[in-house]
Amino acid sequence: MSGPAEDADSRTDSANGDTCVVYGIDELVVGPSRNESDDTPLEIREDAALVAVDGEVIAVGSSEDVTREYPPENAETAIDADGRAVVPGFVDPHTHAVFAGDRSDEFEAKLRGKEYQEILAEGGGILRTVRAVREASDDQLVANLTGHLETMLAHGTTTVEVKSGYGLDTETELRQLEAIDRADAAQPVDLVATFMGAHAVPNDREAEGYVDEVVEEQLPAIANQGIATFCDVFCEEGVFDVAQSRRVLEAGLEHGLTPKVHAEEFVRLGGAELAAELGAASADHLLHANEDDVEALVENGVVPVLLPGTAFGLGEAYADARAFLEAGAPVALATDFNPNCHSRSMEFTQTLGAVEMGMTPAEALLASTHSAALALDLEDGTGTLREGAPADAVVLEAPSFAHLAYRFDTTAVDVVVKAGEVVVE
Ligand SMILES: N=CN[C@@H](CCC(=O)O)C(=O)O
Ligand SMILES: [Zn+2]
Repeated sequence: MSGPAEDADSRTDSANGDTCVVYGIDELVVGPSRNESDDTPLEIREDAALVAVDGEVIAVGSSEDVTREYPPENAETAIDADGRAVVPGFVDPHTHAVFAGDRSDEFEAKLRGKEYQEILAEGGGILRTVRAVREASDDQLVANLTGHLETMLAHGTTTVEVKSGYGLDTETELRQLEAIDRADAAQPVDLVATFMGAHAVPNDREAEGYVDEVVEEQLPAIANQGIATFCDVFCEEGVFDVAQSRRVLEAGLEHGLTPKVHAEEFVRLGGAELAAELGAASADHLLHANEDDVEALVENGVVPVLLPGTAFGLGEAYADARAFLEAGAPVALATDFNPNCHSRSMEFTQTLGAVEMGMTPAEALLASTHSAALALDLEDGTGTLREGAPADAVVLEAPSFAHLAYRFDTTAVDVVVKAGEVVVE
């Protein structure tokens, strides 16, 4: 058993703060494998238990040792996993979850053959959601986001990145970020905010002039507000070219915002190379990335965030996850939840990663936990269940993590623990 366990006496009583003990775990996924020679990317303990105090994992070990030292009956929270698997809470590192309105009719148009970019060029798509968000009240935005987070949590997601980008003016971008901040405080899922004023060019504007506004007006206001951690841009043909994307991201850096890039989604334009050049936290989508992009991202430590739900919903070819994995990249998966990709489930995302992108269930789980945390620069152990990590855990209603990718009906999640407290059961 590892952790601060020097004597054989029961420690639960003497521990400071609330104690949570999860025991009787047949298969505990602790985090990424620490041995390169392992034939699995995950470190797994069998017949295990874990203890958290004040929301932080303090011990992981055999169920017998842990329960002797930390008797479940003395703990504020005790969960008998009863032979089931326990995995780290999922991290969803790419969503556009704060929005209003309904675009289900666009889904039908796309099924009839209409292109995503055609809809955007006609003032629909992102621009339609922008109109709905500008009209929505602050409370409505918070309520919509909070509702989506409840669904995500029920599917095991305990940390979520949320982008602005449906405001496209200073006031509404600030309002979206404020809604993210309020929703963060109102419910258990931890949120990471990204400013994405460069998500689309507003109807009545030219890209160049709009980039001036993002750089000169929006970014200073967003930095002053202090909610966003990252600055993202849609680097895409017909949206923002590489030079415009560079201007936005460099200005973001000057304001202390770390870059992220929507790169190579519909065409290969150079967003991945830009992400590599600027040392972005992640480059996302990457459906059209080539070998040079893979190499550039790996060499510069940029996390590739792959979004199979988007390819699934649009009927597009998937990103080449295997090329990234074979190059040694810490591939992350995300839902990309937005009105064009209505999935809030990191479980279904793992299924798509396995079935459509050739990832093993273990690779898909790592991509949904520790690697996803890397895409958000979270270095406090988020996405693992090692000592010192946040005690964010999911008890499955199955004996193995393999059921996450394997099942695609409802959910394999039984109990969700966030910061050492049961939040879904
Ligand atoms: N591709 C750009 N942005 C989003 C879609 C947003 C929308 O269509 O509302 C994405 O990442 O998939
Ligand atoms: Zn996106």
